[in-house]
Amino acid sequence: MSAISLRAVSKRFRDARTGRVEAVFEEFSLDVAEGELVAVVGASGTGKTTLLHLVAGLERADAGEVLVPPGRLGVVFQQPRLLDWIPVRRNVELALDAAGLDRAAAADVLAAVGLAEHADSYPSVLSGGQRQRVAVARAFAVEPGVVLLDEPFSALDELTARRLRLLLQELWTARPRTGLLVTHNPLEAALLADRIVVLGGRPARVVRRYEVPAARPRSPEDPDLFALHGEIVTDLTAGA
Ligand SMILES: Nc1ncnc2c1ncn2[C@@H]1O[C@H](COP(=O)(O)OP(=O)(O)OP(=O)(O)O)[C@@H](O)[C@H]1O
Repeated sequence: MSAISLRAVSKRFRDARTGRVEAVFEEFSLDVAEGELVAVVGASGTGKTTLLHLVAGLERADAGEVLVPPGRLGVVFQQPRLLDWIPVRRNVELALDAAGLDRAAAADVLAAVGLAEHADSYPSVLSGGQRQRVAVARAFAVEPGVVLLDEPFSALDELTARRLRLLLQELWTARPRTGLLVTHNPLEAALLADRIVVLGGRPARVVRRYEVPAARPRSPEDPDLFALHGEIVTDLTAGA
């Protein structure tokens, strides 16, 4: 059964420069099964973020249906989007408050992302990687049915991004979710996803689909993942 389903979705925007209306999606369909993490890869401007916004309810489709299971949504953006004037723990507690959950869960989830010692720090004293860990903790704290990740690690240096990808893999194993990951990074997609869809063209369509058969936990050094990465890069450079 699909947990997330886009059925014949169309989304059009008016180009501010030319004034023309352009369809980013036209009768576009995509399904994510319950408990599955699907990565969406594609060149800049293909519509990856728009797709995530449609699922998050931040954008409305002009036609078609976007079905998302009822329940809480956890979202991780490229930037951590923390409130700098309140401690880390409070940032997570605010999400718990909004979800009507016990604040006590903040300590557990901060420990799970390796930030137990920083719970009383203010976000501004943390490194970029630590700040993004808080963002991940906040998304998982509310026990979301669906997690949406929009380029979650692309603002970080490669070593930090790599650590956070492995952390996300651990979290996902301990707390499995249904998820959609938008990324420019084919290796990130191969490491984390069950399935990868490559978007291309305008209106965007799925130009390739991959299953990622590798067992978990996966390693970024796994040659099979590297080979998959190579195939996706070929799709992208072929003008996908
Ligand atoms: N609110 C908006 N108004 C007008 N055009 C928009 C709006 N949002 C997105 N677009 C257009 O839709 C297209 C897809 O944008 P989107 O941000 O979804 O692509 P993307 O694949 O996420 O790109 P990137 O990888 O660069 O973030 C772009 O041409 C963009 O200009």
